[in-house]
Amino acid sequence: MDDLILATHDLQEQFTEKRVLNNLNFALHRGRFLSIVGENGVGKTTLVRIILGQLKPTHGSVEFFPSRKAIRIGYVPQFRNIDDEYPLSVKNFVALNFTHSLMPWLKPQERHRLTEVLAETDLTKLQNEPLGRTSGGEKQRAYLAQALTMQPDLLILDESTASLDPIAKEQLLRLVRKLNQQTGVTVISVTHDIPLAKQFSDDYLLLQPEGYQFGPIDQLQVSEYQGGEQHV
Ligand SMILES: Nc1ncnc2c1ncn2[C@@H]1O[C@H](COP(=O)(O)OP(=O)(O)OP(=O)(O)O)[C@@H](O)[C@H]1O
Repeated sequence: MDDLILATHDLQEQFTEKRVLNNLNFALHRGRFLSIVGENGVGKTTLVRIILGQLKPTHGSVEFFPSRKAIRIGYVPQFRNIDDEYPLSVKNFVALNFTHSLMPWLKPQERHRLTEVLAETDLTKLQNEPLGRTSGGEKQRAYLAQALTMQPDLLILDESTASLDPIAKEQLLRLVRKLNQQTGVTVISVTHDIPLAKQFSDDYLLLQPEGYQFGPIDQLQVSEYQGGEQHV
């Protein structure tokens, strides 16, 4: 299909003690918002690492369209607590993703992009605040802004809302959904939060110990989800 961004072919990962992703086959269309769900240890982060090219599958492959080289991937990690005394301002932290990462040396187009992403992530007013003094939700928006600097075609969030309070969780996903709809960036979000996944995604991939389900999000039955640790 013309508008696919990636497809997996019989993907499998064999660790010493465990095999995950039993012959996983799914295809993701450009512009879609996919939530990957499933209980702890079922292989969600493993799949993300394979897509990012950090881990080689023991069997099968991931195909990118038109090619891996042509696709920019932005990655938003799981919430990490940043020390209160972390010295960089929000703006300087976001700018770390540019080649010339320190403010005085940013190229004009990088400065322009920085202003744009700060606005897109609602951080304009906070840009000169020390990142260490901002709230959890604001820090996570700064990670999102960093991932957006190079205008990714694919944005991957790996439990990016874990450890945020319910309001900040919803704000972050609402923002990502808005960017997804406005810019057409394809989104893969790993989450344990089924209600939020249902609220904001188009598709789901439910990984299970013995298999998987893939389809439109309205077909995800909450009863089929075997729990998984609920992060608050
Ligand atoms: N490098 C590795 N070597 C050996 N085992 C690994 C390695 N990476 C992951 N595993 C194991 O593979 C399984 C899947 O791990 P993964 O992190 O992908 O799960 P997950 O679905 O993301 O879990 P969670 O929801 O807890 O984050 C786990 O049992 C994990 O311990």
